[in-house]
Amino acid sequence: MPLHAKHIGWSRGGNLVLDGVTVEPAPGETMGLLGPNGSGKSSLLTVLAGVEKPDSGEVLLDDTDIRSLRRRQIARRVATVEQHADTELDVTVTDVVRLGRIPHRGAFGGDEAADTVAIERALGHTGMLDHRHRRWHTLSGGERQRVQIARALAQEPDELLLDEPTNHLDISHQLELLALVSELPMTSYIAIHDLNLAAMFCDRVVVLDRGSIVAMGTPADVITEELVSHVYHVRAQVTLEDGIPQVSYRRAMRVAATHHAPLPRV
Ligand SMILES: Nc1ncnc2c1ncn2[C@@H]1O[C@H](COP(=O)(O)OP(=O)(O)OP(=O)(O)O)[C@@H](O)[C@H]1O
Repeated sequence: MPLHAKHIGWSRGGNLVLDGVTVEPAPGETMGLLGPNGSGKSSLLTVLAGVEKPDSGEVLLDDTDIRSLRRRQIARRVATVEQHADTELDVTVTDVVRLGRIPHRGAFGGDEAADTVAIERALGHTGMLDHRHRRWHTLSGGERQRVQIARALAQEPDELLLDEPTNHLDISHQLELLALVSELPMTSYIAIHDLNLAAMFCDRVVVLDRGSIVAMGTPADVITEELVSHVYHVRAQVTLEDGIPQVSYRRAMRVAATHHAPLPRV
């Protein structure tokens, strides 16, 4: 069973940030995390990564509560790409991607040949091979994002946690990256704002609203005009193209937040 969350409750600053959240992807599934700003997507990813401990419920990896696993055991299986990864150090692209190999090092060092293969493959997957000697601080925002994804792939995880991985990328690289993630054999959780991209590349999506799951299922089942109106308070037209929902937003037609009662949680 892949990394999954059961009945997670988590409070911060007196607010219930995650309220009874259960997410159970199938092996290899690409699971989109949707929802407005502040709905709990990043919080769920940090709890899934074992960085934050839930107040209630549990995160399970191979049916083991990750609280009982050591950091290195988790890092060999789970790779995370955060929204704003940065470094002040004067390092090259390859140096950053090599960080992904740290969990695989034993007390007597690592396997140099395996490290090189994993690093090259990750740079190739993200189109960064030609940039491998470039210094981190000379890269554009989108190039940095691709390097962070290469670092996560070099970790050779079974589970990938991505927090808005496409927010700095041009449309061509957004499509390329999401196609790559959806085709990789690992189970992926992707927090993403773009409903059309989520519809194209996620096997299933979870919609969070104020810390609770209000919808979960295939994009075609979940991404509907009613959902966009209820959760985002925006009018949109949703059509199905080859079974994939396509959302067109209506300009200046914001639905009053009071117009609808909140969706019940699922
Ligand atoms: N450490 C914290 N202390 C206080 N509040 C927190 C903390 N971490 C998260 N929150 C609050 O929890 C809520 C969920 O935040 P989170 O970052 O998970 O949302 P999100 O869905 O990822 O939002 P966005 O789309 O803006 O990235 C927000 O209201 C946020 O202010």
